[in-house]
Amino acid sequence: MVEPANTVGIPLNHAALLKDELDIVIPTIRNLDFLEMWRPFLQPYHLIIVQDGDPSKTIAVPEGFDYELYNRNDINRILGPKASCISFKDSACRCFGYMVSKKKYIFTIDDDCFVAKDPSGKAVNALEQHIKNLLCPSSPFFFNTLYDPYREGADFVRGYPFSLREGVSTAVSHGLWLNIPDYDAPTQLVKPKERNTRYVDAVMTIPKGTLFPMCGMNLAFDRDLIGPAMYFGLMGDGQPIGRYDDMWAGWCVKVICDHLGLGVKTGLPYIYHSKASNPFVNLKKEYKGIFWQEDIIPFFQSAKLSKEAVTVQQCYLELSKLVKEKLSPIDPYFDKLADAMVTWIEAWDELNPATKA
Ligand SMILES: O=c1ccn([C@@H]2O[C@H](COP(=O)(O)OP(=O)(O)O[C@H]3O[C@@H](CO)[C@H](O)[C@H]3O)[C@@H](O)[C@H]2O)c(=O)[nH]1
Ligand SMILES: [Mn+2]
Repeated sequence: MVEPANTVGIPLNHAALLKDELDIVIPTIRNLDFLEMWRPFLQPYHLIIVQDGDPSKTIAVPEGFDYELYNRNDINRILGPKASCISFKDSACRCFGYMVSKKKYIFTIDDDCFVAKDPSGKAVNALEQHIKNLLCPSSPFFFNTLYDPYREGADFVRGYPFSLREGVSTAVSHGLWLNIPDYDAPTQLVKPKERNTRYVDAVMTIPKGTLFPMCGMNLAFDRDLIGPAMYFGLMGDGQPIGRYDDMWAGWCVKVICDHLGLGVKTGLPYIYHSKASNPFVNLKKEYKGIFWQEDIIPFFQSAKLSKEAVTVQQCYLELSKLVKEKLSPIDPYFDKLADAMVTWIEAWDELNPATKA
């Protein structure tokens, strides 16, 4: 049986790493009591809360946290017609927080994710581990069998080319989950009682040319390196699909990271995921995605970006053209999604002029 950590009595982390260079983005339709458990690790940081659903509902934020909160009215006011690219009634709305942030790093976490315990029983400061992952190089061009070579007590193994040991900048740190794993609805239905109790003490770079299913529950990234590609695709209200927002972003991000020579890591840190969302509701949301992805994955595996695409925005706009050309025949949704990808970049550049290509 795996349990969340007890963080009562852990002193506030006054020496919080990257305190003024990192925002924490939380999508929510609930209250934010979960922050009480994270207080020692997260209170020093600025929060960007993206309130989904009914904007007239008041979201209570625990005392002592420094935050900005955006509801749907705010999103519409700030983006005007471009707000159409931000999902409504889906956790995908969180990407609005990435866009309005002015910081170099983002950590995004769901409001049903708590502090996990490592095998020694120690509370896991997930944000600290994400920061370590992001500040350390990645090794996407050759797999190190002893996992993260830059970690204390590890290194590159024999046969690892010295020419590749400098590594590349890390754009994404993808954390994992104890207790409720991020399973799709069919798996949830078949294994309703399965809990993840396995704490694997490893961080790995996902090799170049390999895609992965990115989960938005416990995720951090370098906004300067890859922010414009972190569009959590059109989901939720009015859309034929849900729960593929983070997946879509992950596939776009990985293709662009591979093209630009950036690294994506997965593994530590773990969080404790407490709530299983309803598998029947999830099945309805995921249904089309489950068979569309059999075409979507080969599309991303074969997607080629031009050598003229040297910024994330340029890569992303090339990808949106490919989506329109190659995926729209599957369903008109992809035509709409390709357009939304362009709107996202326009909105991003409007709010972040300095990063314009
Ligand atoms: O309409 C909504 C529903 C939820 N939220 C907020 O989003 C996160 C996740 O919600 P929840 O924990 O209920 O759902 P999960 O199935 O566990 O979410 C994970 O699965 C994927 C869904 O796409 C994704 O990787 C994870 O988010 C919570 O903070 C809710 O408050 C919302 O904003 N709008
Ligand atoms: Mn959840």
